[in-house]
Amino acid sequence: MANVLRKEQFILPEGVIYLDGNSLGPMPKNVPARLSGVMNDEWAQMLIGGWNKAGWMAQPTNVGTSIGRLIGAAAGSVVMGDTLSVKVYQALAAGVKMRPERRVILSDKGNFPSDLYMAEGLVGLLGQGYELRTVAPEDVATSITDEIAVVMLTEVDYRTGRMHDMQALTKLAHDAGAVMVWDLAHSAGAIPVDLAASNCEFAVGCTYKYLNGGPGAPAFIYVRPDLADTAEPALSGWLGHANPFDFDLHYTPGKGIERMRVGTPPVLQMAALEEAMKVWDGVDMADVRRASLDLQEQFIKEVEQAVPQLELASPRDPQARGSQVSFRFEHGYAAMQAVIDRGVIGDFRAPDIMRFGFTPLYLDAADVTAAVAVIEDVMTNALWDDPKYKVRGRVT
Ligand SMILES: Cc1ncc(COP(=O)(O)O)c(C=O)c1O
Ligand SMILES: Nc1c(O)cccc1C(=O)C[C@H](N)C(=O)O
Repeated sequence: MANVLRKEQFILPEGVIYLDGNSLGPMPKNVPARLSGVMNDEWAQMLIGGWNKAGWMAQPTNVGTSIGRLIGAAAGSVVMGDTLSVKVYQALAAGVKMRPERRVILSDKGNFPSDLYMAEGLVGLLGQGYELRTVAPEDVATSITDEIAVVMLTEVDYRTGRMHDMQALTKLAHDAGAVMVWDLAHSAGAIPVDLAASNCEFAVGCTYKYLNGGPGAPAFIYVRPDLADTAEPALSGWLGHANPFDFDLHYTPGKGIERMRVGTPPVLQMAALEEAMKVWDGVDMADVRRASLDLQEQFIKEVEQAVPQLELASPRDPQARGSQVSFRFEHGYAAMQAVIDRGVIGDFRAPDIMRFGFTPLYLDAADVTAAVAVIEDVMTNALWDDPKYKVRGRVT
């Protein structure tokens, strides 16, 4: 097993153990110099010429290809842009168009709310009996019927880390004649993903979590290569047009994955992400997975030994878990604030989930032990039981 630890490539503040890279990854050290270069050498000096000379226009597909390597997507089948919520909408809309005789989008009640909101917005717009149907995560498999146009699932549950079986559910969707959309927000850079093997039609994901692209980093969308020239883009912006600079009055979708572009790419954010992707050079996701599970198993064992009042909310079976571990505690919000105050950064998800992300590129076994010592101190000495930790002021 190759060692994937490369802490020296990240900026990690002194005295902090960062267990929240599943929400916002830390900054790779090489990013500021790259951004400074893009600003001072490209934007400042090249002005509008940067679109051609600095290759800004080609970034969305170039960066998409570097992400594709981590998620089993062929070069040229992934493009960057917009936010994940927008990419969810795009994938869903294109999927629904592929099954015009069907009216139901199926998802699960554990899905990230924005995915469900986007689906609600889409079915509201479509009218004509379109419906978003949500079921318990464990009931998804038996709910895939021949009424379903699109199955939309997030592979790794944002609260508990519970994983759906991508290959099996995609097959069930296809057997029932449905289109499959996977949200890889908590998968890309966290666990091995093989989109090509899954055969799903669409996948989307964000890049500010495990891919360390920075706050507001652009999202990605994958379209199965055999569909890329026929998928209909509902968000028909000019940069998805076949010839944007012809300024035609009518939309003609671009070639292949290019049609999933919408408008002007966020060049600075894209440059930060492109630079951040370099920390993955030579990294094999199978090694990341093994290292992540080692850290998670150590964490669960040490927490359960030290703090029996915390109840594991994540699957105990490591193979059923993504790259995070969550514990339930009635006063989880206050407890997490007390833990953060002592330098261990995790987060809280209502109603009672204390969530910790494991990112073996910059976390090791000593970090886990040190984090557990802080959690033990907070819990055994009830340090959370302090009015200052009970005011629900944080946005994250
Ligand atoms: C599974 C999932 N889907 C969608 C989103 C929303 O992403 P964005 O804010 O980039 O639109 C998130 C995270 O915020 C997420 O975890
Ligand atoms: N995207 C976020 C943001 O803009 C602010 C705060 C948090 C986020 C997140 O990504 C939350 C994350 N999707 C989650 O799993 O809870």
